Amino acid sequence: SSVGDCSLALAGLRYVVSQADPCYTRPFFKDVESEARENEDELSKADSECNEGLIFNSDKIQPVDFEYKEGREYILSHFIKEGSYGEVHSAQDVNTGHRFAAKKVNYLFFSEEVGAWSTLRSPRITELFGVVREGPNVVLLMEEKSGSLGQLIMKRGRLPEDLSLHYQSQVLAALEYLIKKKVAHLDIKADNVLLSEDGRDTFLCDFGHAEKLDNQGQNLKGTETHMAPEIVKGEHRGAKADVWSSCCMLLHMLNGCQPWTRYYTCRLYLKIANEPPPIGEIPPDCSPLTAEVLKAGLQKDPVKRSSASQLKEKTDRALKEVGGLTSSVQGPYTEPLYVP
Ligand SMILES: Oc1ccc(F)cc1Nc1nc(-c2ccncc2)cs1
Repeated sequence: SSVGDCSLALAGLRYVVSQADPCYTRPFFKDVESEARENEDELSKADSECNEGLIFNSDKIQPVDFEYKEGREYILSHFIKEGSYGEVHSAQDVNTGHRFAAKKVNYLFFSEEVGAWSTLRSPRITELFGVVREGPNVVLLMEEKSGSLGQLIMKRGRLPEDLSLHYQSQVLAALEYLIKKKVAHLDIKADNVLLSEDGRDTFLCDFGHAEKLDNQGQNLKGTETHMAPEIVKGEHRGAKADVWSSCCMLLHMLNGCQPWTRYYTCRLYLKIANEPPPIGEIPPDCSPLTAEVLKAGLQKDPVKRSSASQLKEKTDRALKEVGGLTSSVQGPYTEPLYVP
């Protein structure tokens, strides 16, 4: 179908594009993208009434007369944060009243995120409600959560060891699931781990840097301080990179600051590639098994590095050794070991 005359009947998962067979998810989006690349001008005058999209969870997000537009079927409210490739706002569906988070990205940057995320169903991963095109942009709609682990660390400085291990274990459970689904997240960090109201459950979000593991992308993605050596060296990327990043996140929780930042202000790629792993940043007051978790997850050679499952077992043992989760989520501010 040509970009110009796309008219989509949004009915749950199915929609029909003019001149095309009842369509599928990815190839259709691919067509739009590749066609857009060919005739940029066609897209640049992107007819604003073009509002095709895909709704995965229609009891929360309800198109009206096959359309779902900002300011009509849903209202944007406050800005939440800068997500990958776009701003995240809180939003509300006018008909259902359901609140959700909405990230507006340029159409060139959405298909990997939707492709990787839309196949995922896990209690440890935020649900993607749908994706809707609005002119030259695409809006990703996700269930909203009360806040992120990044915000909790900002508020509390260092987190208690038991709470840090509890969160680490849940993120590793998410990684175990991602490996089964052959998806690498590639931007594991506290800002992309959302918390339940009571702060006891975590939900991984933002698959803007995610990749299907069968095609090994080479371009560098993710947040520098959490990048695994093989990623900065552009080597074969895979699930083990997420394990490394989860241990950088564990250091962030335990120390109240991200690894490497206390020693380096320059671009970290070379440091991460050439320096030993940041096991010198393991806090002296943590239990031996917690140190074990970090040493096993911060092996520079991905082959030697623990898998998510192996590291989850070690994390659960460390949590047991410190007496299980007894700390409350909200608590006193503890000065970070190093204030960047
Ligand atoms: O990749 C996305 C696709 C759709 C979205 F709506 C959001 C994101 N990305 C992020 N959302 C958040 C966040 C959301 C809600 N509350 C606190 C933080 C942090 S990163």
